[in-house]
Amino acid sequence: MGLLSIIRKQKLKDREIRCLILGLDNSGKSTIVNKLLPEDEQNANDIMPTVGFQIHSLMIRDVMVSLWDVGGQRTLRPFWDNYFDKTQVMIWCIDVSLMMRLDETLQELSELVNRDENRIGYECAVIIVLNKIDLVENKSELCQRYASVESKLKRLFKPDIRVALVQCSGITGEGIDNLRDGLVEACHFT
Ligand SMILES: Nc1nc2c(ncn2[C@@H]2O[C@H](COP(=O)(O)OP(=O)(O)OP(=O)(O)O)[C@@H](O)[C@H]2O)c(=O)[nH]1
Ligand SMILES: [Mg+2]
Repeated sequence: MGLLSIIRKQKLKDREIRCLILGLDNSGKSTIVNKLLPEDEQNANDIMPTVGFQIHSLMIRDVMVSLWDVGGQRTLRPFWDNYFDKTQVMIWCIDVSLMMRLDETLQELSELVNRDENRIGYECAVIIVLNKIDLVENKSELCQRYASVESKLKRLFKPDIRVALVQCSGITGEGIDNLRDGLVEACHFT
Protein backbone atom coordinates (compact mmCIF):
# COMPACT_ATOMS: atom_id res chain seq x y z
CA MET A 1 0.00 0.00 0.00
CA GLY A 2 1.41 3.41 -0.98
CA LEU A 3 2.04 6.16 1.55
CA LEU A 4 -0.77 8.25 0.08
CA SER A 5 -3.27 5.40 0.54
CA ILE A 6 -2.18 4.91 4.15
CA ILE A 7 -2.59 8.64 4.91
CA ARG A 8 -5.96 8.65 3.14
CA LYS A 9 -7.20 5.64 5.12
CA GLN A 10 -6.01 7.13 8.40
CA LYS A 11 -7.72 10.43 7.63
CA LEU A 12 -10.99 8.68 6.83
CA LYS A 13 -10.64 6.81 10.13
CA ASP A 14 -10.08 10.10 11.91
CA ARG A 15 -13.11 11.55 10.13
CA GLU A 16 -11.20 14.35 8.46
CA ILE A 17 -11.54 15.55 4.89
CA ARG A 18 -9.31 17.80 2.88
CA CYS A 19 -11.34 19.57 0.22
CA LEU A 20 -10.06 21.75 -2.60
CA ILE A 21 -12.36 24.29 -4.22
CA LEU A 22 -11.34 25.32 -7.72
CA GLY A 23 -12.90 27.01 -10.74
CA LEU A 24 -12.62 30.18 -12.78
CA ASP A 25 -12.18 33.60 -11.19
CA ASN A 26 -15.44 35.25 -10.14
CA SER A 27 -17.35 31.94 -10.17
CA GLY A 28 -18.11 32.38 -6.47
CA LYS A 29 -15.78 29.95 -4.68
CA SER A 30 -14.94 32.20 -1.72
CA THR A 31 -18.58 33.24 -1.39
CA ILE A 32 -19.63 29.60 -1.15
CA VAL A 33 -16.89 28.81 1.36
CA ASN A 34 -18.03 31.78 3.44
CA LYS A 35 -21.61 30.48 3.36
CA LEU A 36 -20.51 27.01 4.46
CA LEU A 37 -18.96 28.44 7.63
CA PRO A 38 -20.95 28.81 10.89
CA GLU A 39 -22.85 32.12 10.89
CA ASP A 40 -20.64 33.72 13.53
CA GLU A 41 -17.54 33.01 11.43
CA GLN A 42 -18.92 34.36 8.16
CA ASN A 43 -17.41 37.49 6.65
CA ALA A 44 -20.14 40.12 6.35
CA ASN A 45 -18.01 42.40 4.14
CA ASP A 46 -17.48 42.16 0.40
CA ILE A 47 -15.34 39.22 -0.58
CA MET A 48 -12.30 40.19 -2.63
CA PRO A 49 -10.72 38.06 -5.39
CA THR A 50 -8.47 35.43 -3.83
CA VAL A 51 -4.77 35.95 -4.41
CA GLY A 52 -3.06 32.67 -3.62
CA PHE A 53 -5.23 30.57 -1.30
CA GLN A 54 -7.09 30.53 1.99
CA ILE A 55 -7.76 27.62 4.32
CA HIS A 56 -10.87 27.29 6.49
CA SER A 57 -11.90 24.49 8.83
CA LEU A 58 -15.46 23.52 9.58
CA MET A 59 -17.37 20.65 11.11
CA ILE A 60 -20.01 18.95 9.00
CA ARG A 61 -21.89 16.48 11.19
CA ASP A 62 -18.94 14.88 13.01
CA VAL A 63 -16.48 15.30 10.16
CA MET A 64 -13.73 17.92 10.22
CA VAL A 65 -13.35 19.50 6.78
CA SER A 66 -10.35 21.58 5.73
CA LEU A 67 -11.44 23.74 2.84
CA TRP A 68 -8.72 25.02 0.55
CA ASP A 69 -10.04 27.97 -1.43
CA VAL A 70 -7.65 28.75 -4.27
CA GLY A 71 -7.77 31.83 -6.53
CA GLY A 72 -9.04 31.19 -10.05
CA GLN A 73 -7.47 34.06 -11.97
CA ARG A 74 -5.65 32.97 -15.10
CA THR A 75 -2.20 33.74 -13.65
CA LEU A 76 -2.93 31.52 -10.62
CA ARG A 77 -4.21 28.47 -12.52
CA PRO A 78 -0.75 26.97 -13.25
CA PHE A 79 -0.40 26.50 -9.46
CA TRP A 80 -3.60 24.48 -9.02
CA ASP A 81 -1.76 21.18 -9.46
CA ASN A 82 0.26 21.86 -6.32
CA TYR A 83 -2.76 21.67 -4.04
CA PHE A 84 -3.97 18.13 -4.76
CA ASP A 85 -1.69 16.29 -2.38
CA LYS A 86 -3.83 14.41 0.20
CA THR A 87 -7.03 15.98 -1.17
CA GLN A 88 -10.10 13.74 -0.94
CA VAL A 89 -12.71 15.98 -2.56
CA MET A 90 -12.49 18.59 -5.27
CA ILE A 91 -15.35 21.04 -5.65
CA TRP A 92 -15.35 22.61 -9.11
CA CYS A 93 -17.33 25.84 -9.12
CA ILE A 94 -19.16 27.08 -12.23
CA ASP A 95 -21.03 30.37 -12.59
CA VAL A 96 -24.26 29.10 -14.13
CA SER A 97 -25.47 32.63 -14.84
CA LEU A 98 -22.64 33.18 -17.33
CA MET A 99 -22.90 30.54 -20.04
CA MET A 100 -20.39 32.42 -22.21
CA ARG A 101 -17.66 31.20 -19.82
CA LEU A 102 -18.85 27.59 -19.87
CA ASP A 103 -16.38 26.48 -22.56
CA GLU A 104 -13.52 28.13 -20.67
CA THR A 105 -14.40 26.43 -17.38
CA LEU A 106 -14.85 23.01 -19.00
CA GLN A 107 -11.58 23.43 -20.88
CA GLU A 108 -9.72 24.18 -17.63
CA LEU A 109 -11.39 21.23 -15.92
CA SER A 110 -10.57 18.94 -18.81
CA GLU A 111 -6.89 19.97 -18.71
CA LEU A 112 -6.79 19.31 -14.97
CA VAL A 113 -8.34 15.87 -15.39
CA ASN A 114 -6.14 14.91 -18.33
CA ARG A 115 -2.91 15.95 -16.63
CA ASP A 116 -3.35 13.15 -14.10
CA GLU A 117 -6.13 10.71 -14.91
CA ASN A 118 -5.78 8.75 -11.68
CA ARG A 119 -6.04 11.77 -9.47
CA ILE A 120 -9.47 13.23 -10.07
CA GLY A 121 -12.31 10.82 -9.62
CA TYR A 122 -10.24 7.95 -8.25
CA GLU A 123 -8.08 9.35 -5.46
CA CYS A 124 -10.28 12.40 -5.17
CA ALA A 125 -14.08 12.61 -5.41
CA VAL A 126 -15.60 15.33 -7.58
CA ILE A 127 -18.46 17.70 -6.86
CA ILE A 128 -19.45 20.13 -9.59
CA VAL A 129 -21.23 23.17 -8.20
CA LEU A 130 -23.50 25.24 -10.40
CA ASN A 131 -23.38 28.50 -8.49
CA LYS A 132 -25.34 31.77 -8.78
CA ILE A 133 -28.68 30.08 -9.43
CA ASP A 134 -30.35 33.18 -7.96
CA LEU A 135 -29.31 35.05 -11.11
CA VAL A 136 -31.19 32.64 -13.40
CA GLU A 137 -34.75 33.50 -12.53
CA ASN A 138 -36.42 31.34 -15.16
CA LYS A 139 -36.41 27.81 -13.68
CA SER A 140 -36.84 26.04 -17.03
CA GLU A 141 -33.83 27.98 -18.32
CA LEU A 142 -31.91 26.78 -15.26
CA CYS A 143 -32.96 23.18 -15.99
CA GLN A 144 -31.69 23.54 -19.56
CA ARG A 145 -28.35 24.90 -18.38
CA TYR A 146 -28.07 22.09 -15.82
CA ALA A 147 -28.75 19.49 -18.52
CA SER A 148 -26.23 21.11 -20.86
CA VAL A 149 -23.47 21.07 -18.23
CA GLU A 150 -24.37 17.51 -17.22
CA SER A 151 -24.10 16.20 -20.78
CA LYS A 152 -20.77 17.97 -21.34
CA LEU A 153 -19.40 16.53 -18.09
CA LYS A 154 -20.28 13.02 -19.26
CA ARG A 155 -17.85 13.48 -22.13
CA LEU A 156 -15.15 14.74 -19.79
CA PHE A 157 -15.15 12.00 -17.15
CA LYS A 158 -14.91 8.25 -17.65
CA PRO A 159 -18.25 6.50 -17.01
CA ASP A 160 -17.01 4.77 -13.83
CA ILE A 161 -16.28 8.09 -12.14
CA ARG A 162 -19.06 9.35 -9.94
CA VAL A 163 -19.48 13.08 -10.33
CA ALA A 164 -22.01 14.80 -8.10
CA LEU A 165 -23.72 17.92 -9.41
CA VAL A 166 -25.08 20.47 -6.94
CA GLN A 167 -26.90 23.73 -7.68
CA CYS A 168 -26.58 26.56 -5.21
CA SER A 169 -26.30 30.24 -4.51
CA GLY A 170 -23.47 31.48 -2.34
CA ILE A 171 -25.48 34.66 -1.80
CA THR A 172 -28.96 33.39 -0.85
CA GLY A 173 -27.68 30.11 0.61
CA GLU A 174 -30.07 28.01 -1.49
CA GLY A 175 -28.57 24.55 -2.05
CA ILE A 176 -25.73 25.06 0.44
CA ASP A 177 -27.10 22.32 2.72
CA ASN A 178 -27.01 19.91 -0.24
CA LEU A 179 -23.38 20.84 -0.81
CA ARG A 180 -22.61 20.21 2.87
CA ASP A 181 -24.24 16.76 2.63
CA GLY A 182 -22.51 16.07 -0.69
CA LEU A 183 -19.13 16.76 0.86
CA VAL A 184 -19.37 14.12 3.55
CA GLU A 185 -21.20 11.67 1.29
CA ALA A 186 -18.45 11.96 -1.33
CA CYS A 187 -16.09 10.46 1.27
CA HIS A 188 -18.63 7.80 2.29
CA PHE A 189 -19.17 9.35 5.71
CA THR A 190 -22.90 8.62 5.71
N1 LIG B 1 -25.77 36.83 -7.31
C1 LIG B 1 -24.78 36.04 -6.91
N2 LIG B 1 -23.53 36.53 -6.83
C2 LIG B 1 -22.56 35.71 -6.38
C3 LIG B 1 -22.80 34.37 -5.99
N3 LIG B 1 -21.65 33.83 -5.58
C4 LIG B 1 -20.71 34.79 -5.71
N4 LIG B 1 -21.25 35.92 -6.19
C5 LIG B 1 -20.55 37.17 -6.48
O1 LIG B 1 -19.57 36.90 -7.48
C6 LIG B 1 -18.41 37.69 -7.24
C7 LIG B 1 -17.18 36.80 -7.16
O2 LIG B 1 -17.28 35.99 -6.01
P1 LIG B 1 -16.01 35.31 -5.33
O3 LIG B 1 -16.52 34.43 -4.26
O4 LIG B 1 -14.99 36.32 -4.97
O5 LIG B 1 -15.45 34.46 -6.56
P2 LIG B 1 -14.17 33.51 -6.58
O6 LIG B 1 -14.52 32.34 -7.43
O7 LIG B 1 -13.71 33.23 -5.21
O8 LIG B 1 -13.11 34.40 -7.37
P3 LIG B 1 -11.49 34.28 -7.31
O9 LIG B 1 -11.08 34.31 -5.89
O10 LIG B 1 -10.99 35.47 -8.08
O11 LIG B 1 -11.12 33.01 -7.99
C8 LIG B 1 -18.67 38.49 -5.96
O12 LIG B 1 -19.13 39.76 -6.33
C9 LIG B 1 -19.79 37.71 -5.28
O13 LIG B 1 -20.62 38.50 -4.48
C10 LIG B 1 -24.14 33.88 -6.09
O14 LIG B 1 -24.46 32.73 -5.81
N5 LIG B 1 -25.08 34.76 -6.55
MG1 LIG C 1 -11.95 33.64 -4.18
